[in-house]
Amino acid sequence: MTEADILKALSNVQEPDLGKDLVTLNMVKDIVIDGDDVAFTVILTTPACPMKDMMQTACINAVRILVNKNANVTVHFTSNTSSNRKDAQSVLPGVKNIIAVVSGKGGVGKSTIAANLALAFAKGGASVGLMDADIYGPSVPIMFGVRGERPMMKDVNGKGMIMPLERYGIKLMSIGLLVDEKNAVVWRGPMASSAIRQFVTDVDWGNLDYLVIDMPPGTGDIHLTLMQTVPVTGVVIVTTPQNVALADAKKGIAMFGQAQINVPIIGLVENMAYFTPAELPNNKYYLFGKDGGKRLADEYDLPFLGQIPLVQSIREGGDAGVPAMVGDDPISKKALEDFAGLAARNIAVRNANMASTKVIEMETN
Ligand SMILES: Nc1ncnc2c1ncn2[C@@H]1O[C@H](COP(=O)(O)OP(=O)(O)OP(=O)(O)O)[C@@H](O)[C@H]1O
Repeated sequence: MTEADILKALSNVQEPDLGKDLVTLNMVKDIVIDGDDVAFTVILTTPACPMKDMMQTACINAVRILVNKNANVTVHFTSNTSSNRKDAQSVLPGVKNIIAVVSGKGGVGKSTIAANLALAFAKGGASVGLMDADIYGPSVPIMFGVRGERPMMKDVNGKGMIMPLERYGIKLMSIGLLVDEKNAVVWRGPMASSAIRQFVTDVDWGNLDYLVIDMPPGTGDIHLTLMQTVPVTGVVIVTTPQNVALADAKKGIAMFGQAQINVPIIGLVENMAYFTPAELPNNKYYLFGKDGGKRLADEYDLPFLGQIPLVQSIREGGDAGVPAMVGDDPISKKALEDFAGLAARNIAVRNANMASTKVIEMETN
C-alpha cells in the first residue's frame, strides 16, 4: 500500500453534503502506512458533524475494496469549522459563523431553541458563544441561571470590552445582564438600535466556531441593525405548527430573502411540534396541528431542520437554569441534537456553495 493508493481510493468517498470527494476537498491528511495497517485523518467542516460514522465506514470500505482487502484501517477525525467570512473582520474578528435564531411570532420557543442549539454545537466539540440580543425579553439569564451576575470588563487594545460569562461549556452574554430588566422593555427606535449595535461590538467573544444570536421576535429594525453591524452567516427560523405562527414565519422568510438583505436561511425548525408525556414517550399528540413547519419549509424550498416536541421538562429546565441539552430527558435531547446536527451540516453547505454574507447596507429610518 502506498500513500498514492490510499488517496486514490479515498477519492471515491464523497462528502455527503458537499457533493465532492474527500481528496478533492483536501479533507485527508497524515496518512501513515505500516504493512497492512493504515491510519489517516479526515478533516471535517464541523466538529458537530453527524455523518462521521457513515464517512468512517465509507473510507474503510474504499481502502479494503480498492487497495488491500486485508487492510486494518484507522480513521481519525479532526475538524476545521468552515467559515464564509471574507470581510475585514473588523467586527467579531475571531468568530467563524454568526447564526441568528429568529421567529416571526413571539413565544414560539426561539430562545429555548437558540440556547439548546448553542449547547448542542458545543457538545459536538465546537467552541460556541450565545448572544441574547432579545432586548424586549432577554431570557438567557433565567435559562442559564445567571440572573443578577455582572460580567467583567477587560482592556483589549485600549478599549474596554465586556467579557462573556461561561456556563455549560459555552460563552454567553445577555443584554439582560447589562441593563435593568425593567428598563430594557421601554427601548424603541434609535435607542434600541444603538444599544444593540454597541452590545454586538463591545463583547470580546474571542475565537468561536459559532456565535448563536437569540434575536427579538418578529422582523423589525433591530434585525436590520444587527445585519448592518455584523455579517450574519445565516438565520435559523423557529416556528410552531399552527397557522398564526406559520403566517408570521412567512414574514421572516420574506424579510431575509429581500434583495437588499439577502441573508441565507439555514433552515426552519418546528418547535412544540407535538406533545409527548414523559410517562408515555411513544405517544405523540399534535396539539397545534401536524407538520405545519415541515409543510412551510417544503413550500419555500428551505431545509427542514426537525421537529422538537413539547415536553414539560424543556419548560422546567428553562425556568430552572438547566436547558434541555444539559438536562436528563433523552427524548428532547435527541430531537435537539438531531436538529443541531442538521443545522451544522446546512451551515457547512452554505459556506461551501454561497458567496460570503456582507454586512447589509440598506438604509433604515
Ligand atoms: N419544546 C418545548 N416544550 C416545552 N416548553 C417549551 C418548549 N419550547 C419552549 N418552551 C417554553 O415556552 C416558553 C417560551 O419559550 P421561549 O422563551 O424560548 O420563547 P421565545 O420565542 O424566545 O419568546 P419571546 O417571544 O418572548 O422571545 C418558555 O417557558 C419555554 O420554556
